[in-house]
Amino acid sequence: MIERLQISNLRNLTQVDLQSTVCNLIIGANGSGKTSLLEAIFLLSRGKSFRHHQPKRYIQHHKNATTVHARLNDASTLAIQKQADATTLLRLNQTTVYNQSILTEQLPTLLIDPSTMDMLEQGSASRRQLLDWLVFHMKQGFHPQWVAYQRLLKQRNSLLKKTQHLTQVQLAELRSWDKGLSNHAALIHHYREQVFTEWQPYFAKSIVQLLPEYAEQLSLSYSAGYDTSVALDIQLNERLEQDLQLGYTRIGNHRADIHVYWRSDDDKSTPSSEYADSSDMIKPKALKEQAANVLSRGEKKLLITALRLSQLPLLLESKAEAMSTHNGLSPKATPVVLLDDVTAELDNRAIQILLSTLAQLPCQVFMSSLTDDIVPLIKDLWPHPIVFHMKQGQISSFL
Ligand SMILES: Nc1ncnc2c1ncn2[C@@H]1O[C@H](COP(=O)(O)OP(=O)(O)OP(=O)(O)O)[C@@H](O)[C@H]1O
Repeated sequence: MIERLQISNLRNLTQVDLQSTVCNLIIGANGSGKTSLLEAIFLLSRGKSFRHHQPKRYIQHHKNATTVHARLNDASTLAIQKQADATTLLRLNQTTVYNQSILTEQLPTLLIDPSTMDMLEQGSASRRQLLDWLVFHMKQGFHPQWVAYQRLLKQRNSLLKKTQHLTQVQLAELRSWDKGLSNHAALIHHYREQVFTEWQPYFAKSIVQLLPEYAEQLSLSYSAGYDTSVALDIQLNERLEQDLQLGYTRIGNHRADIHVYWRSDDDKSTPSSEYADSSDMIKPKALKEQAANVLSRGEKKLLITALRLSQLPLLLESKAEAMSTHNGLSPKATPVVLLDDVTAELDNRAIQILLSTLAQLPCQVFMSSLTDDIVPLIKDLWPHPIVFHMKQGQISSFL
């Protein structure tokens, strides 16, 4: 858990130094800097912003770098400095580290912000990231496989982009990359599928809490991005002509996805096994509708919140298990939930459900709000919350 947070030169936050607790509410007007504070925590954990890829967009105007520093409750310290040319400096306990994943493991952050509200309708990347966040934290072997897969995929795509007619040498090279891709793909899929299977009942439970009236209708499915019954390199070979025409690789783990399906009353008689095939790329027969096409915006926010929050108890249980078996996970790291504009799109009942669900989870929360309407509720749900007021990048706290 973050006990002290220091931020310098991130957007309008010139210097912020705050003591935080389990539940932290940041109240402020539009443009006061609330989201920037959440962005700083996310940057420290993930090495990137959730708003812009280019550091010069979030580094304060006329400054060369932004720095975020946190002290956790176990006295460990984490720091990141991003420079305008995208150079990144990372430190763990005052020692330079060269891999962002080291900080990510120490400080798992989970973001729920208005921009993620469209994740059900948009391309698959953000939904895949949602699953991969969990896989990363639960399966130690996943990240190296994913990095190696991405590297090979990049090489393959740049060759496909360069030419539509491969020489013998290029073809041989491509085949050896495909072999490598295939090996990594099998493991990545294996980890994802295992974690997905474990996640499903937690999601169902979360839906019962957050959208009880739809508990019967909503279900989650995972598609691997390719036909997992055949080795990926064989399929890549079969599709090589098409990939050469397109200039990129169309199938593989980078096309994996998760979907939330809506089952109408007519489909209720369908046994669950018919739609729970996690490796099937084809939309299950009984589940004709994407949930996003049916739900209102407020309901979608609750659904996305359910997707994210349902990951926390599973992660914490897997860490508790890791502690007993010492399999290398960071059992001390408390997940941090970042909730931007918490009340947006939600009525009072939904806010009550969301916050009471959150209060039951063993995580640290930073949430932002335009008004102080939710302060009484927050004080009811958490023992000692801190309410911060943000004004033009200056923060003050009220216990
Ligand atoms: N690179 C930058 N340097 C300095 N200020 C910036 C930079 N980028 C954005 N800003 C300003 O920082 C301020 C903080 O924005 P932020 O999005 O954090 O506000 P907010 O409190 O979350 O607002 P809202 O409630 O409208 O979402 C804005 O006024 C914005 O114009």
